[in-house]
Amino acid sequence: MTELHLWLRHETRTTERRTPIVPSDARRLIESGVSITVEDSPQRIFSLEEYEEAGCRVAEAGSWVSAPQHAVIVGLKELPDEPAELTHRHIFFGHAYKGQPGAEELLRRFAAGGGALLDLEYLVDDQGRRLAAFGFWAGYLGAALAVLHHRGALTTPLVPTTKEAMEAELRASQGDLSALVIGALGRSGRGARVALGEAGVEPTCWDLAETRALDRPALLAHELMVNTVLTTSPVPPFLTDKDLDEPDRRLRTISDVTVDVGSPMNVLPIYDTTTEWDHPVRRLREHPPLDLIAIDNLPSLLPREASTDFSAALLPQLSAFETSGPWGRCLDRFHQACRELGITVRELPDD
Ligand SMILES: NC(=O)c1ccc[n+]([C@@H]2O[C@H](COP(=O)([O-])OP(=O)(O)OC[C@H]3O[C@@H](n4cnc5c(N)ncnc54)[C@H](O)[C@@H]3O)[C@@H](O)[C@H]2O)c1
Repeated sequence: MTELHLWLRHETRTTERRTPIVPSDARRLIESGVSITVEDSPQRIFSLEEYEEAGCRVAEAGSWVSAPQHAVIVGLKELPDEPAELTHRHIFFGHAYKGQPGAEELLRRFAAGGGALLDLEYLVDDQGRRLAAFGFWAGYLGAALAVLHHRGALTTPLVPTTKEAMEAELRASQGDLSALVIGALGRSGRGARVALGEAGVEPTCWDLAETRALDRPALLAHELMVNTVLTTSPVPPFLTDKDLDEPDRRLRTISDVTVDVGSPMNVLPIYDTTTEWDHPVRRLREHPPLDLIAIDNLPSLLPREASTDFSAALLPQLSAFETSGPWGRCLDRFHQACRELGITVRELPDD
């Protein structure tokens, strides 16, 4: 078995400042015998020098394409369009198993090169629970932006910030507010409750039990709603266009952290495009007003905190990188997705 060589790549998405491995965890991995190469990346929230000091080798941005064959390439978001053939094992969020745009092309690139996708979304324990996720910070930010907007205190365009700065803004914002978090028992739901707490708001919390027989008038009686549910099978929508036209509606601000736009699982089919950092809020109704926040890369707004927590969760998995257990399940999921599309994959040679 060859020594594990992780290759932390530069992210091509310019707003992506997060990293799945922070320098202090890189040091721990190196101390346990893993070798790590880190690509230079101007926007990454941690400097290249911090990785060098931790004992990492450094390389140019994008040089993973010629990394040694056994290196495992680690990133978060999409790969660049080239090369056409992917020859390595890649750990990142591929978004390629639910028929997303570009999914089949990506899987075909892996099949053509003999590489494999080890998708972080499918890195789960034997109960199927995600082992590393950004949910907490997504919920925190989704609720924070909503409460700031609702109180007229949101500064746009949004830019990456720190927890301390966000906390100070939340504490300084004023105004009574009735808020509802749906999916409150999950990771994002917990983050949303923490942010609302910092803003002095005690929300109503709903999860599966409370939505089974949905009390829509009660939902519409809250001024602010944060949706953080994760559904794996379709459920009746929490709101439809008709509900938004309800004249007695008190609801004024919705933050949809789940952002399942276009999916059959969407519990908020009341809009069809996400909102962005430049224009985070979209008005859905004028009388009475109703505003929507639906940003799909919320944790990137707190890149240091989000990276640090994610990396801490990923570290034990990387220390135990192997072809069984969670990584074996990731590989099986990749093979299954390829099979479903009729794509033939070559098995990787054993180390
Ligand atoms: N917008 C972003 O930037 C961003 C970032 C990360 C995650 N997310 C998304 O946030 C969502 C939540 O992620 P998570 O990590 O918190 O998931 P999670 O599994 O930890 O929590 C989801 C919660 O939703 C609850 N739930 C499921 N169906 C429900 C229903 N019908 N009614 C009420 N509650 C229900 C579950 O019981 C659970 O408590 C996911 O869809 C995820 O993709 C968004």
